[in-house]
Amino acid sequence: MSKIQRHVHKFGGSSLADASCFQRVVDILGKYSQAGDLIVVSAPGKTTNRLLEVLDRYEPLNSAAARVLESLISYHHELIAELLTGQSAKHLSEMLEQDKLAITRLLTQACELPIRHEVLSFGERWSARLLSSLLNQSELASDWLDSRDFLRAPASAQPQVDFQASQPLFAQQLAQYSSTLRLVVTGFIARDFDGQTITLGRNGSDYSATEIAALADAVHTTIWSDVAGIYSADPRKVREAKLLNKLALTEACELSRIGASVLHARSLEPLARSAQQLTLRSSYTPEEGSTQILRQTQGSSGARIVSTLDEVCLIDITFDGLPKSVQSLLHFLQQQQITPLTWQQRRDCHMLRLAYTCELFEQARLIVNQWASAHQFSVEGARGYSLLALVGRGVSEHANHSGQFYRLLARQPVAFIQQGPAHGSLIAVLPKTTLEPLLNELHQALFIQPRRMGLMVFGKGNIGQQWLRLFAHERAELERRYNLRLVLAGVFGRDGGVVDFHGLDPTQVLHSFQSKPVVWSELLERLAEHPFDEMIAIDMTASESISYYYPHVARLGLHLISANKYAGSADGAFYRQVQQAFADHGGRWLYNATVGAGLPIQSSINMLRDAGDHIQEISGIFSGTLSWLFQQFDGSQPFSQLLNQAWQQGLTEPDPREDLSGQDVQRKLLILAREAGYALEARQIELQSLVPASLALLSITDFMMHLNALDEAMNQALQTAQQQGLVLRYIARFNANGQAKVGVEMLPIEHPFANLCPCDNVFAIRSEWYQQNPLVIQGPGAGREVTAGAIQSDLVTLCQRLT
Ligand SMILES: NC(=O)C1=CN([C@@H]2O[C@H](COP(=O)(O)OP(=O)(O)OC[C@H]3O[C@@H](n4cnc5c(N)ncnc54)[C@H](O)[C@@H]3O)[C@@H](O)[C@H]2O)C=CC1
Ligand SMILES: N[C@@H](CC=O)C(=O)O
Repeated sequence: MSKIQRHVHKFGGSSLADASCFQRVVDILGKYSQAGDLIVVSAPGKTTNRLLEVLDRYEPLNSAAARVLESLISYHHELIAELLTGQSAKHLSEMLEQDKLAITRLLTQACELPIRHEVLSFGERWSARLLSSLLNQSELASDWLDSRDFLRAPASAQPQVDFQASQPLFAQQLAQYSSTLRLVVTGFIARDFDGQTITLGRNGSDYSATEIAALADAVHTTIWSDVAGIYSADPRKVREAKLLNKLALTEACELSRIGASVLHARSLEPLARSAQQLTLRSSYTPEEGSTQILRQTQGSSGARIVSTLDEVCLIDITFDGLPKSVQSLLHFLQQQQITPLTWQQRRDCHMLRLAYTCELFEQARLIVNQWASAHQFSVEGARGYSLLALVGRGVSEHANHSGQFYRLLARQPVAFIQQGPAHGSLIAVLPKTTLEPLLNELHQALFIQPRRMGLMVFGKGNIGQQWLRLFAHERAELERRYNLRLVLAGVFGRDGGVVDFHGLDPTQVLHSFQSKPVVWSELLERLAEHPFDEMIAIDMTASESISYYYPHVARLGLHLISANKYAGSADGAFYRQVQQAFADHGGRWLYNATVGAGLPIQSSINMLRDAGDHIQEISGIFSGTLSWLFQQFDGSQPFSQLLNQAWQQGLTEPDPREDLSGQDVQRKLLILAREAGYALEARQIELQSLVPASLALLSITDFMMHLNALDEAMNQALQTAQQQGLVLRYIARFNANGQAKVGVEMLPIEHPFANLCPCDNVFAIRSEWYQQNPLVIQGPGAGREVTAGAIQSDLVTLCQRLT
């Protein structure tokens, strides 16, 4: 039996702040989750703060706490009323009233720590209960689980989950639920070994999500919040800050270690000891991009992020000259979980300087003082410093990036500059100053440099060759427009190909082709180690077997552009697997060229849907080859001769029987129906083939030699149509009731589908907004130029999105 590929989704309070947020979360789960996934939730909105307020204000005979509690309970009643209907609304409201009574009872002991945690735990329970009911109401079967039933941790300010103790409990709990459910789990809360409720401390919800993912052996965790991910600098301070699609785990750890608030070090810790991938994404703008935290390193080394802290404090310790003491102090601080942001040992004056956030300063000073007085060293602490850091794999060894950093700081009164561990950061501590101008200057110098994009091309036939010509012509303009370097890193045909990460010349590559057979495992291994900021594969083959590698390509973090229609029209399960794999790994899959070549058909459907329209019917002529053939076929030339000409012009598929059998049109109809939001399968499309049985199994060469076997049936069909004053056209139709067919129809000559230029495609889209008068898109739908143009247009889209 295959193991469930479980995903964990975590939603924080800001993603669950009101009814529309909850609804948005359900929409996200409808789109991005599957049965069996775990959904970890925080308390809605500011619920935890309000519960703390209730606890802090509680005094017997004082009504302030009661008023805060009353307004909090009303807010939750309103959420229930706005979101749920019928029995489930009634049931949840009743439970909420019972909880109110329970909290009121608990408040009489509000000063006891376990009771405080018990009261706080209601927020997450309300959230899980409500989201689970809402999912059920939206036909996404669900239940909810209280994480206190399995998470065990010793009580402390920042409790660390005991994996060994929690795992069997978790397995027992999970076994009670069907894998067809989406299970909503409370974040942030656990029990200690006496069975008392505890909370997991600062950033405890994100931490519980990655910890639960480790317990569930999940393949992926997505933390949904109100930001799209990690940026090259704080976007509130640097307007040009760019969202990083990928970040190595080591880089993320270093970033959080030096105090960046975007991701806490605790949440990353379970990643290092489990198989899960982590993605950060915005629940408000999920399509805007995401940051994927990669366990393995990828791309070139150097700076990725410029980070600042406005308020930093220093503790200076003067030693008696023994470096051994420094190591023993640092070790001691690590044991006390009070490791400094950075430190510098000044051998000239026997001084050690430790930098801390102001939050930790007093605690650190106390601990350092205790240690120092035992050794009779003197300690001084001072506030009034700031921190500027560069984070990125190998950044302190990167001549250009570290050079820029030191050059910028040469003009500043710096307290000290220090390298972070494993060359992963460069950190400067400065007397407190306004950091924004420095931050912007450094960001500009480092990141406004061109990004390097590698391109790996599959297919060097009609479309591939034409695209290489177009790419050679357009490359400089594209590089200039988006501040990029586009490197053609490989070209493959059926017989093999070449890879060169230094770059191939698109005008020469096909002449100097030293082809070597493709060994896919080797190629994928090589691609995993590419040196580019982003890598894009372009599939211009008609190979079904290549399409099977798409999920793997996605897992490598590559982006993909396809003219190949196989994956888009594969069975629904595989199609969704490919979509999911790209979504999970922060990649983009564009396949504009698969239908209508360069016509803006998919983008129009997507624009309508994004704006709130519903597509109800799509019909038209979707094959350039069949359009050309039936427009020309008037009896003056045999059908077979015309087919031969279409093949010579590069209109047909590599095997023209793909066109004549209607399968190519069937694939396009399937791709469009899915794009329009319908889960259609090929077997649901009625298909009329024009290929006689006698030609079906021949090799392409033999088929092309026996084309005249097509003529008799085609002549007869033409005569029948002409006798009724009608013309023949090969039409595709699909509607919202799931009726779908492709085949020859006899149409009056005045019909809009009857009078096209040869080779034109026409797409008529009926929707809620385009009812009486459909939206019509018409123009050349096959051929080398327009199809290569469609690939180039997808490449431009990717360049726009990735820079
Ligand atoms: N011709 C047209 O107007 C349009 C074509 N398309 C699609 O574009 C793709 C390419 O079409 P054409 O260039 O006309 O075909 P083609 O037959 O001229 O070229 C296909 C290329 O793919 C290569 N190839 C096949 N299997 C391979 C494999 N396993 N590994 C690596 N390379 C492999 C072949 O060696 C050849 O270089 C097809 O999927 C087609 O459906 C899409 C829209 C319009
Ligand atoms: N053979 C196809 C090519 C484009 O997809 C057609 O004729 O439309």
